[in-house]
Amino acid sequence: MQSYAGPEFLKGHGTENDFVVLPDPRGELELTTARVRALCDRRSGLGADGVLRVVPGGLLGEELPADVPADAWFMDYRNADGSVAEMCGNGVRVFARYLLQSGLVSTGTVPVGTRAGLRSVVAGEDGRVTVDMGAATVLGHSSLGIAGYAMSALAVDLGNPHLVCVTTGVAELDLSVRPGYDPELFPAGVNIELVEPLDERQVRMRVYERGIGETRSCGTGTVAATVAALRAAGAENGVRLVHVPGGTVEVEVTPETTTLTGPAELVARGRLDAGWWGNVEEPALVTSGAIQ
Ligand SMILES: N[C@@H](CCC[C@H](N)C(=O)O)C(=O)O
Repeated sequence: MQSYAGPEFLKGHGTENDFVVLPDPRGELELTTARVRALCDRRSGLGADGVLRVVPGGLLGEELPADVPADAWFMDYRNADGSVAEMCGNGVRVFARYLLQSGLVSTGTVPVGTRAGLRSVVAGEDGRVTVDMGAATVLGHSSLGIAGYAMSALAVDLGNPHLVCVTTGVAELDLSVRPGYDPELFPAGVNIELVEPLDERQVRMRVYERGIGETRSCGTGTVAATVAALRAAGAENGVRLVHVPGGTVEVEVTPETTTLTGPAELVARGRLDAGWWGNVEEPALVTSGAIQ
């Protein structure tokens, strides 16, 4: 028998980078890899690029980054494959939208704890949500392999790792398979952005996200792409409108920090079926060497 008395969920997105939000005010949810994969499955689950568990920072104990106060809400972010990531620029804006709409915080600047540290989020009256993403760290040049070609790319850290290639013909490039990168530089994987300057104010971007595949937007990726596009134009600071398949965001890079502004929406709220949630199983371990 179905029993829709399982955990509460919400579904939301920022420029079609979509998330299942799981409120967990008492830190009781066991968010296994299998459960994240099941939730994110677009045929047998709710479908999403990632999961945002909403948990009080104080319940994280020693895992709470030093600059995150215990009374802040913490975004426990997971990619669709179940892997943990440090930061999600679209996710943190959807997360703040949830905190505001549910009355867990009052209007104004919303502090959100992430594995990359504290982020401040502000919801504007125009429906757009801005997050202060902190300073971007340029790690240097590397290369990526796409369609049999090696292309120069800039490694940029936004709390999570990015490799950005500034190029032309971005709409035509094949992102159905992960572009190659130097695994020694990125032992934990990397998000890969292809960015094409359109004029002095605008760029087009596509992204292949670590732990997901090609998505319709990536907030941290748009900031990394702006940093790389600015450098390609001989600048270190400035503003760019970043057009992604799922919409448009605005990114500003200053000497001190970076900001990301764009839409963030919640579209549904409900409860998971308790039996379905309880019966999600971990995949069987492969013990023979037959399957790679
Ligand atoms: N879509 C997110 C980034 C999510 C994490 C990323 N896939 C990673 O593994 O680092 C964003 O909006 O920034």
